[in-house]
Amino acid sequence: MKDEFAFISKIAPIKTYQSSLVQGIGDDAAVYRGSEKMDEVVCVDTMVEGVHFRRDTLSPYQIGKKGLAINVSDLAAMGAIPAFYLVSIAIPSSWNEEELAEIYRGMDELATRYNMDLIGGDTVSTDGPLVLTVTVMGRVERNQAKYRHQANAGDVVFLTGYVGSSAAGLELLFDKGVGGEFTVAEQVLVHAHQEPTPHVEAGRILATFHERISLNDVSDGVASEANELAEASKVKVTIEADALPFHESMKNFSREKQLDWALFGGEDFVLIGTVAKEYVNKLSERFRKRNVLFFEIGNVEAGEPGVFLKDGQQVTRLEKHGYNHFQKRG
Ligand SMILES: Nc1ncnc2c1ncn2[C@@H]1O[C@H](COP(=O)(O)OP(=O)(O)OP(=O)(O)O)[C@@H](O)[C@H]1O
Ligand SMILES: Cc1ncc(C[n+]2csc(CCOP(=O)(O)O)c2C)c(N)n1
Ligand SMILES: [Mg+2]
Ligand SMILES: [Mg+2]
Ligand SMILES: [Mg+2]
Repeated sequence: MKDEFAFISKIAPIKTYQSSLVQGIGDDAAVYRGSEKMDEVVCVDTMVEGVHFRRDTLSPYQIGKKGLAINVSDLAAMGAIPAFYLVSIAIPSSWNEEELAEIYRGMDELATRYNMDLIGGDTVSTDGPLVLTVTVMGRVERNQAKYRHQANAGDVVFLTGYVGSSAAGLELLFDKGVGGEFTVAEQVLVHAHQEPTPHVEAGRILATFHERISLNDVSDGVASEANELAEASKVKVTIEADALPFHESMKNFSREKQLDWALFGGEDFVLIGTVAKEYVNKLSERFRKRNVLFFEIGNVEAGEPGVFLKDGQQVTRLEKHGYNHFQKRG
C-alpha cells in the first residue's frame, strides 16, 4: 500500500443513509446531530506495539494515557467536550495482568481529568503485538464543530503549542532507552513524547469564538497537517520557519533538527488552524486571558492547494510526508 490517505479515499462511501450525519470520513472526527443544542462527535485511533510505542519508549501506564490522549486530541480538534470512551485491546501472552492494569490506570488518569466515562470495549488475545484501540465520544454546540475545510485566502495560520518536542523526545529515547540518564531539558522532551496533553481547552476557546475557523490536530507533523488543511480547503498555505514555536528545551539542538522534528516528526498533539486576519488579535487575546498558548505561524492565499515553507528569502514546498504508515522514514 502506498499510503493510508489514498486507501481512506478509496474506501470512503459515496453515499450515506443517515440524515443526522453532519460530517463523515475526512476530518479528525465524525459529527452527527444529537440534541437540539449539541452535536455528537466520535472518533477512533489505534496504537500498535512496535509502531506507536515499544516497551523501551513508553511504560504500560503511559501507553494507556497516550492511547486515550491521542483520541481526545481529535475531539479537541473539532472543538468538542469529551464525554465517553470505549477500549478494544488485543493482548499477546507476554503481557501480564499487572501491566494491563497499568494501561487502564493510565487511561483512567486522563479520563478523570476530563470527566470521561469508560462505557465499553472488547478484549481478545493475539499472537501479534499489543494493539490498543480507543473510541472517544464528545459533544459540541450545534453547528460549532471546527473542520479542516474552513480555511480561506486571507487567513492567518496558528498553533496552540510548541512543535517538535515529541519527536525530539523519541529520538532521545531511541538513543538512551527509557531508563537512560536525561538532563532536565531532555526530560521535558521525553515527557512530551510519553505523556502528551490534548488541547481540549484550546479547542473549546475556538469552538466558542463564533467566527470561521479551520482546525486540525498535529499527529503527523506540521507539514502533513497543514497539507490536510490546504487540501480540504483548496488553498495555499505558507508557513514562516522563524515563526515555528519551539520549546526552550530544544535550544541545544541545531535549527535544522528543530525544523525537521516540527515539520515531519509528529505526535505533538497541539492544534493547527486558521482564522481571518481581522479576527486574529481578538482570538489571541481570548487565548492570552485563558493562559493558553497561541502562535501565528503563517498565512493562507488563493492558489493550487499546497504548503510552502518560507525561510528568509527561500521558499520551498512542504510535501505531505509526516509519519506515513506505509512509507517509513529512514
Ligand atoms: N480504515 C478506515 N475506515 C474508515 N474510515 C477511516 C479509516 N481510517 C481512517 N478513516 C477516516 O479518515 C479520516 C482521516 O483519518 P486519520 O486517521 O488520518 O485522521 P486523524 O485521526 O486525525 O490522524 P491520526 O490517525 O494521524 O491521528 C478520518 O475521518 C477517519 O475517521
Ligand atoms: C517505537 C516508535 N517508533 C516510531 C514512533 C513515531 N510514530 C509512530 S506513529 C506516528 C504518527 C502518528 O501515528 P498515527 O498516524 O497512527 O496517528 C509517529 C510519529 C513512535 N511513536 N514510537
Ligand atoms: Mg487528527
Ligand atoms: Mg486516525
Ligand atoms: Mg488522530
